[in-house]
Amino acid sequence: MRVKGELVVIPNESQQFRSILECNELCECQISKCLNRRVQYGPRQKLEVFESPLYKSKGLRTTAYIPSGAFICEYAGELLTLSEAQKRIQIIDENCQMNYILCLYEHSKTRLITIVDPSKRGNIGRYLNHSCQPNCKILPVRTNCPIPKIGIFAKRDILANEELCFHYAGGDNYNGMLNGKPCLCGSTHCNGFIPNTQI
Ligand SMILES: C[S@@+](CC[C@H](N)C(=O)[O-])C[C@H]1O[C@@H](n2cnc3c(N)ncnc32)[C@H](O)[C@@H]1O
Repeated sequence: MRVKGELVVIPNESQQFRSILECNELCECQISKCLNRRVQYGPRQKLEVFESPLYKSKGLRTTAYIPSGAFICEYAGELLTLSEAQKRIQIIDENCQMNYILCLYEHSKTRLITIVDPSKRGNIGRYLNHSCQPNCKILPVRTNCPIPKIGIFAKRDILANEELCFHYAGGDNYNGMLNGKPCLCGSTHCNGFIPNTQI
């Protein structure tokens, strides 16, 4: 669906998308007319890393309106094995560092896990802070590969200059727990602590 010329991936919050499979080089669709390719073309424009007064650290904001359902950017980084992620999380905890490691869970029974760490190599997705009442959500997106990309999408219409944030344990795909670090999101639904992904 297009909203003001923009391809909107998740048209309606009531539709609970669990993952997205985009058209790719194996499809016979006409690329110029295909409405099922967005994440593969990269992040949207007019995103800005800034010093967030709310979170007292860096954050990501938009300098232009974003319609609900639109793709924002990927949460891109190094792909980790479970044991490497556990090692890195231990070091992060011991040194009280910021934690950029995101674990994406799919299929709760088989527990397909994708673990991404953008702390050394990554993109602007790493600057999204956690909110207990976020304006973005994350979804697994497959383009040309069975390993999903972690796509960040607008959960509602977002106005220019709003900070972008998602729930670190958000949605059905994540198995979150509170990690004891106080949450600064300031929302009326704040749980008091940042959720962390259990691995
Ligand atoms: C993925 S990074 C987000 C970007 C980070 N603010 C920076 O300056 O690079 C995650 C880290 O940001 C901080 N953070 C994110 N959300 C937060 C929140 N709701 N409350 C307090 N700190 C938060 C925590 O230190 C967390 O480990």
